[in-house]
This record gives sequence, C-alpha cells and structure tokens, in this order.
Amino acid sequence: MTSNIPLIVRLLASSVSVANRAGKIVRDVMSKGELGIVEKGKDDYQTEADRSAQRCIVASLAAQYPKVNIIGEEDGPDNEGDIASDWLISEADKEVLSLECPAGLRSVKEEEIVVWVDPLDGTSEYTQGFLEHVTVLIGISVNEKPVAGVIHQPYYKTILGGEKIVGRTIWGLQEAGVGGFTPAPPPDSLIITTTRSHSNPLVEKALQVMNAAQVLRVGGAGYKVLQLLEGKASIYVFASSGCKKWDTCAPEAVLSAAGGKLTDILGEFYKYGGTESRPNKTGVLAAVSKDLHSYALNRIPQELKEALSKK
Ligand SMILES: Nc1ncnc2c1ncn2[C@@H]1O[C@H](COP(=O)(O)O)[C@@H](O)[C@H]1OP(=O)(O)O
Ligand SMILES: [Mg+2]
Ligand SMILES: [Mg+2]
Ligand SMILES: [Mg+2]
Repeated sequence: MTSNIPLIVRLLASSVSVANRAGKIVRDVMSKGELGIVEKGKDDYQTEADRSAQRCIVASLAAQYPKVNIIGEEDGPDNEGDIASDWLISEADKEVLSLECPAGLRSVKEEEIVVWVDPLDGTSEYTQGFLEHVTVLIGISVNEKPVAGVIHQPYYKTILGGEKIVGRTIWGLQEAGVGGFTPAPPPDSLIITTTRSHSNPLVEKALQVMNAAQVLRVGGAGYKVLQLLEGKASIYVFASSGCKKWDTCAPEAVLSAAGGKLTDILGEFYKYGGTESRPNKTGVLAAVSKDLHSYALNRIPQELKEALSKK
C-alpha cells in the first residue's frame, strides 16, 4: 500500500518516473528537429524541449501532490495550460518506493516541501549537439535543505543482455544513499570539472588556483555532479553567478546523499525555501568528499570571494 509509505519517499519515486517521461520528451523534440529556440537573456536559451518537459513534470507532480510548492525554470504564463494525457504520469518507481525513509523525514507534510525543477539542464549543449551533457533535474527540499533528488540523463546509452537502452536515472535520498548507478572513487590526480559555455575571467582565476592536473569543460550542473560521482573528476568549480536554485537543488541532494558536499564559492550552503531568490549569485563549489571540498575552498583567494560577493 503506497499510502503507508512516507510522503518524501513517494514523491521521490514519482519524480523518478516523471523524469524518465520528461527525458523521452527531450529526445522526441530533438528527433523531430524543431527546437523552437527562444533567447531568454545573454547566453540563456529555452527550447521546445525545456518547455514541454517542464509542463510534463509540473503537471504530473502537481496532480498527485497539490500542496507541494513546485518551482520550475520555465514557469510562466506562456508555458501553462492543458497537456497531452500521455504526459501525465502517475507511476512511481518501485525500487525507490521500497526505500527506508530517514526518521527525520517520516512525518514531513506537503506544505513543508519545495520542489525545484530544471526540465532540461545544459540547454546550450542540447542546442549544440553535446547531448550526453543534458540532464533533467528534480530536487526536493524540506526546511530549505535539499533532502532528495533525481538526475536523469536522456541520452545515456547502455547495453543490457544485448539490448540497447537509452536514458538512465540517478536518485539520492538523505541517509538512504544513491541509486540508479554505481558511484566510483575519485581519480588519483586532481581533475576539475567546470562550465563549457558560461566562462569569464573570475571563473578562469578560480581554476588557475586549484593547481589541477586536468580541467574538463562540460555543460550542465547535473552532468558535472555526475562526473564527480563517477570518478571522472574530483571537484566542480564555477566562480560566477549564472546557476539558479533549480540547477543545484537535485545535484546537491544526490551528491550529499553520496557523502559529498555542494556549496557556493564561499563555502556556504544555499537555501531552497520557496521565497529564496532564484540566482545562485556566489557560484558553485562541489566535491565528492568533504576533505576535497575543504581543499578547494582553502585554495580560493579572499579577493576572489569578495569580488563574487559584491556582484
Ligand atoms: N549565465 C547563465 N545564464 C543562464 N543559465 C546559466 C548561466 N550560467 C549557468 N547557467 C545554468 O546552469 C547550468 C550549469 O552551467 P554551466 O553549464 O555553464 O556549467 C547551465 O546548464 C544553465 O542551466 P540551463 O541549461 O538549465 O539553463
Ligand atoms: Mg536555462
Ligand atoms: Mg540548468
Ligand atoms: Mg534548464
């Protein structure tokens, strides 16, 4: 009986299923080839895939959890209204439904939850054909803290028993850990992952001081956090504004469920209450372990921290 299952676990299980559907929408828009690109601002685009995936996610979750505050990147009067019935998902992932809910989250009510939705993270990369960088992000926060999250990769390819499978969904729940893939230990040398499409002099300065053996430049906050969890990189550094709460909520939840840490460049956690401002003004610093996070934080010069706080 799903009604005996704590709300957070049900909401995470529903988010896994709806992220899979949103991922299919993202692939379908690309195969049709009509991206419908709209420029929202400088280096800031939206496509039909962003709009449609958001409507699928928000409508599906709102129908089942009407009192949860759901905030999406592509919210707006132009992106509302009826949706196709096959976009309304009511399934819930069975593996997630069987998770043990952390004691502190067992009695959480809908009104106490804020869900941050990024229907398509890595839009620049999506429009430029770097499809493996694209993710669908659903972050669940309680008391301003990300406690659970989903990172879905619509273009991840696996072969299982000779059959090609496209797409995979990684989830994390506080105290319960992560699922959907097997995390790997960090690389032996210091490998940094950072932005591909939103760099500037401060971003580059923060990379120089890290003394890294290698810098990977890839798109999306979701993809970069997955690189940390898969042992492809050790630290994610982005010393700039540009990311917003929906970019970091799910990645932070998944990373911290795996023992990692995501903060701003000053080492402070972002807050995810519904009234918080959307922009993450003071950048992103994330690592797969708390030790690596402190290492990186200690290398960021005070002037750089001040320059970012003043902006
Ligand atoms: N200057 C910016 N303007 C708009 N979105 C940004 C900006 N910088 C970062 N982002 C968002 O944060 C994500 C991670 O940044 P980056 O890829 O540069 O490391 C981007 O994919 C984008 O999310 P989205 O693609 O969902 O709009
Ligand atoms: Mg965007
Ligand atoms: Mg994003
Ligand atoms: Mg987006």
